[in-house]
Amino acid sequence: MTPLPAPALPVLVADDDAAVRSALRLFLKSEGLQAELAASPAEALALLREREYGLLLADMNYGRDTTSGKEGLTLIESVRTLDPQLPIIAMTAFGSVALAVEAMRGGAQDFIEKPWDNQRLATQIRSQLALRDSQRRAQRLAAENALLMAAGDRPWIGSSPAMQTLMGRVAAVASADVTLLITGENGSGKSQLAHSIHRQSARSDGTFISVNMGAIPDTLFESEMFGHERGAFTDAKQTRLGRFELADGGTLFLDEIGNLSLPQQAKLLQVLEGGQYERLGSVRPRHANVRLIAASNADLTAMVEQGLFRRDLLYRINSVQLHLPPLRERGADVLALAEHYLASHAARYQRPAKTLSEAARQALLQHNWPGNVRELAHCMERVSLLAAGAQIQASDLALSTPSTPSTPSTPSMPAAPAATANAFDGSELTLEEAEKLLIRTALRRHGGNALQAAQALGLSRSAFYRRLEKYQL
Ligand SMILES: Nc1ncnc2c1ncn2[C@@H]1O[C@H](COP(=O)(O)OP(=O)(O)OP(=O)(O)O)[C@@H](O)[C@H]1O
Repeated sequence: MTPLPAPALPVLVADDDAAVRSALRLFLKSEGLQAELAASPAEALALLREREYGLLLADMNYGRDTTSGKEGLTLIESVRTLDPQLPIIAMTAFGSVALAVEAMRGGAQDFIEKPWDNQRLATQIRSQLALRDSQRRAQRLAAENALLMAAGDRPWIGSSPAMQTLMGRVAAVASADVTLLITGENGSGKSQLAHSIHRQSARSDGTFISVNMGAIPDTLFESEMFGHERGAFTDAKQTRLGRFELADGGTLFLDEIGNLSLPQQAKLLQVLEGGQYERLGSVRPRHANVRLIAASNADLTAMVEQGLFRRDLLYRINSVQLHLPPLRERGADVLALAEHYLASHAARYQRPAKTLSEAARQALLQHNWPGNVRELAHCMERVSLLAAGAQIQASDLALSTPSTPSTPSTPSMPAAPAATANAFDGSELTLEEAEKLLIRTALRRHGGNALQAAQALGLSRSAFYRRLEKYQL
């Protein structure tokens, strides 16, 4: 027999006959199930309003002279409005098949005739409970998926003239299968733009695979990008799909492409030129069916002049270049973004949304945001959690640190570390909130460099990335 799904919710028994109720309670107990008893439809409905049940076992006739089953049918109808998915087993008098059919039409999942056969009833209850359990699991999954989709569908905020010009270009090229190079400072939204271009493209049903090119050591480059066959090298215990293969039919986003070493650049160029690649340990060529979007915060043309980036690779990847303006050039977008973050933090932490004082708005407009939208997001999260009043003052923002735009050669230290450190004093952060704050501060201090931030916190790279993922940073 299939075991009962655990933990099983109690079964509600509705019957006007006290002897039937206690017999069913005993029987259910012997089956490992808890029962609650109702002597009338009204009592049953009152109990159902109070808590969740696993199943309803409902008699069809209440009151001595009634055999029509009307009361039972009305009960089923009311239960269906109250809890559309609660399994119901109707109990009918022996031989009243027509009523059983009506009960099933009204929304009961099954029926049993009185006097019932224990074995048969046990089987019916088990299968209904198991079905309900799998439905609940499917619903939970669907809800989680919807959340994930929503997370992937982050709003894109920006109506300043600079952003409108960019979005005009994006609209023109998003659906063409052309290779794109997105340039812009750290945190200006390159990844998010790449993602939304993918969603607007003909490949939106395919996968969007993002690879940080600065994070792959030379020795693992080919295996990461092109995959390997089992046994291709000592540690290759399993066949592994590379990023090109994972992105097949979709978009491959190569973030921080300026961080590729020269040997890695040569290997990438070879694939882009030939349109095919091989898994390590295999001679079978595979067609690279991906749309490539690359991003860089470095001046690749200058890198070409310095001999750090291959000119032919640059030509390959920048068929169309999209430049994201730094946040300080986006005028009032800063305020729209700030308000968006205040509202979403308030919703996430179930606190009332804070507002910005006029002086705070001016401070936001005047700051030069070297860490761009990411810095603004962190700043808004910090003040949502820590600012004392319902209105955020300019001093709460702690934007006094002189700041310089972030470029690879001049890593930035945007936020005020002193203010962040003080923020712990007297504030009641949960462990998770404190951990997030530490990670964000470390990232900010190291100009968004994850490896340095991980080292500063004494975390291994993978432990650090796990936390970034957990907190969706
Ligand atoms: N226009 C925008 N509207 C809303 N949110 C944005 C916008 N631009 C960026 N963001 C948010 O700011 C954060 C940083 O953006 P993103 O990671 O895309 O920047 P990036 O330029 O790729 O950064 P890096 O150079 O460090 O890789 C993300 O949380 C992103 O959702």
